[in-house]
Amino acid sequence: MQVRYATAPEQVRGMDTRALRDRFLVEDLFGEDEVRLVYSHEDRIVVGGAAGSARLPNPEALRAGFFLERRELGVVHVGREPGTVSVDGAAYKMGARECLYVGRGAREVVFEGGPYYLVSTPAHAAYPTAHATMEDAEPVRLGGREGSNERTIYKYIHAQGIRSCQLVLGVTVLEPGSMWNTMPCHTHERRTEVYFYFGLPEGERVVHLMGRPDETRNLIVADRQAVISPCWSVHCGFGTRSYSFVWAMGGENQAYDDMEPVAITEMR
Ligand SMILES: O=C[C@H](O)[C@@H](O)CC(=O)C(=O)O
Ligand SMILES: [Zn+2]
Repeated sequence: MQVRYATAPEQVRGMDTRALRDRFLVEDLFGEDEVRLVYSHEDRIVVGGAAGSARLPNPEALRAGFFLERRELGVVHVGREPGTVSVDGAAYKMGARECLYVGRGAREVVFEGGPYYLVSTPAHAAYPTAHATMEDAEPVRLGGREGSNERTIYKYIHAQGIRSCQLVLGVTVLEPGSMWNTMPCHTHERRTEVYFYFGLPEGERVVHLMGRPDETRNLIVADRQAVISPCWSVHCGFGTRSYSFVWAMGGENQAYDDMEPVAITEMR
């Protein structure tokens, strides 16, 4: 498991492209029959990728008896063919873009198929493991053609959906011909957020904007890559084709609407 320390906004000023990418972009999450993990000290969020037949490991850096001893986990199927995720022997069939929440205390998580994107946050209590389809997520349509941002937000793990300690997670799917996500954008001082882009055709890219609203930087992101957004950073972007992304947050509260909106006219 790779470990990344947290970043103060002033540090971004002096970073070149390589430094920005090393700090905020997560590039190689998927191997064959393995789970890869990146631990961020931003709200201690762990992101990962599982592909093929693999089991959730217990990295030494967690100093835990098992991975979910003090943590909870969100899993999203980011491939096409159905697969299975088993939690302590109970098998959950996972279709494309479906979600599984695994509560604190589960000892064995086994992945078959996928690929699956993983997000984990520290947990103080055990909430029940739960599976959700896209219909279960009560889709919300946002944006419009005139803004090239027609999209549907599927909220999976949140205060009114699958319950958790601090993890809030969903999937946003852009309509063909729509390019912009999260515009107008925002920050949320009480939470870190990670975007994981998927469903972007080969050879296409997402231009992801990050940084303080009046001091932005960009990251050129490929399919199946993630961007870590500290609480002070905007997180939005546009693709050269339409795409989907998993958004996941951890931190002080679970209030999805607790955000500071940023008008494009204020951005620099
Ligand atoms: O804090 C919330 C997150 O940034 C996302 O839910 C935004 C998003 O999916 C979108 O506007 O498309
Ligand atoms: Zn956000």
